Amino acid sequence: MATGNAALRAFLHGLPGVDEAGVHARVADLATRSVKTTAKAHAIDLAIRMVDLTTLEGADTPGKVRALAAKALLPDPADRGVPPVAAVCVYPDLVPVAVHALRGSSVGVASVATSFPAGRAPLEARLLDTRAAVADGATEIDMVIDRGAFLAGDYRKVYEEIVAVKEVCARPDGEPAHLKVILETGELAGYDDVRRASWLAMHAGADFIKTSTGKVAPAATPAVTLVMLQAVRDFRAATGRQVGVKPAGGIRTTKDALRNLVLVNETAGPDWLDPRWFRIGASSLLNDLLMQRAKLTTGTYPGPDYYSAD
Ligand SMILES: O=C[C@H](O)COP(=O)(O)O
Repeated sequence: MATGNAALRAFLHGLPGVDEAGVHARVADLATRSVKTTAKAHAIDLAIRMVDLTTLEGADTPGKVRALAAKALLPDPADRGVPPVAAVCVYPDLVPVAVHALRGSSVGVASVATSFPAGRAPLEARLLDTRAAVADGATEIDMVIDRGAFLAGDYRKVYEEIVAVKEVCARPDGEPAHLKVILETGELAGYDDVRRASWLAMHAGADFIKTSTGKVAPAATPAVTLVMLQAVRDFRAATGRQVGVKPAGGIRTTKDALRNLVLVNETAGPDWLDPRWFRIGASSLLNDLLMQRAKLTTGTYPGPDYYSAD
């Protein structure tokens, strides 16, 4: 497709508008669906396998990342039937620690490169940030878009930045790091913008579109996730390419996680019910998933101090 600003604007503003009342009604309807017993046990394990176990604090230390990696690999040391999570997600300087701790495992290392969370740095600095994380072994890059440029209508700038970051995700000697593009939907101007930003990111090469940094509220609301799931469904129908979705920020309970799985199934469809296509970015969801899993297995909740802090 043409990538001049006028062409991008014409394309993005030509997308059908989001029916806001319809989205809210659909979300409310899907929230009433309950997932029972066997299906629930399966859904909890699937949700665990979809977690990007995240720590993104200024106070993060190598020790904290090592503990998180241990938890990612073996979420419940007393129950080896619990699957590992999808990835740990850390700041770029802690990528080497996570890579070392997770070497040889199925758990990926995601890093929020590109001057997370605001992205307010020159492109060259954002690319350096990304190159370093990729060189240190990150398997996934979670980049933020320049929301200022997007809101000012400079779609070409956003498009070209995503293309440039995707280029530096490549590795001459192996698999490229997967690129998740964070839209920071809480800073966009409504659902039409969420749809436009989703399409812009996908056309520019995003492997995943991600709702939020977790630093801005509102973050991963069910309505925003629904609009993004519609976008990936429609993008695949139009182009044949499947793109993943990652809600992140504020997802803390098993109920929230299972609600997301229902949204995926009923909106994008079962093809997305897989950690390759759907992730949940969360710093404190895993313990609740483990508690609910233990309750299903043993009939009782473990004590509040049973699990280590996420
Ligand atoms: O990408 C993940 C988010 O930063 C996690 O947000 P959370 O701390 O609200 O779970």
